[in-house]
Amino acid sequence: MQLISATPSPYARKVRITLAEKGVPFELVTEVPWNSTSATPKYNPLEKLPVLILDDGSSVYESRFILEWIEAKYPEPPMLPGNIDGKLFARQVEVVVDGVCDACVSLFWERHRDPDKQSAEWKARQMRKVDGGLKALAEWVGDREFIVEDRFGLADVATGTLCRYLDVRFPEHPWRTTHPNLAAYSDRIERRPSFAETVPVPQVISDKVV
Ligand SMILES: N[C@@H](CCC(=O)N[C@@H](CS(=O)(=O)O)C(=O)NCC(=O)O)C(=O)O
Repeated sequence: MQLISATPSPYARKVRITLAEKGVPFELVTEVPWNSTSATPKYNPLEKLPVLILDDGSSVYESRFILEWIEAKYPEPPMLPGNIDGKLFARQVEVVVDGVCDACVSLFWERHRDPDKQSAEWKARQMRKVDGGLKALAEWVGDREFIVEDRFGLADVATGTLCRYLDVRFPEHPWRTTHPNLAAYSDRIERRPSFAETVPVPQVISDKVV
């Protein structure tokens, strides 16, 4: 099995961490999805990574669905609690995390436009989503070790991934000051081997994207 990933990708890191936590072997294929040389469009009509390429050549894409697929195929150890409300809450946390990441991606590209072509309204709208999402996550984390029923799982994979992504993509964002409990949570969870071996780093994007 191969995973198409990118070095800063929070969505791909969720998958890398989950596969590591479950001890599922895979080959990591690191790409820049915005470069014309990317193989991603061959495996995902939406042209986005992460993409899981199975041994029969078929592909699984969209990180939330990839994680659902992995949970179904490799149930041990579970990344979700046994009860339905706990499962649904964990998935709601992932929805907020992915939404903050989507807003970060949108903001990142808006900032890549010529300054006179950047929309202040659009950037403010995206930053509101980032700040609103972080506020919700900080409240859910509180002073807990793990978010859902005090056991490591999907909600922690997602939330931990987002925190480190912010450090890489928006180092100037004051989330660590605004939410010191989230910063402490992030520093703790980054000590897990599955996190320590998947730390995000920036990438060089050679093509013109916007
Ligand atoms: N909803 C998707 C988002 C994935 C996504 O936006 N991936 C980016 C790369 S990264 O932002 O994660 O580094 C991508 O492939 N973008 C290429 C494109 O949007 O055409 C998921 O959860 O998998």
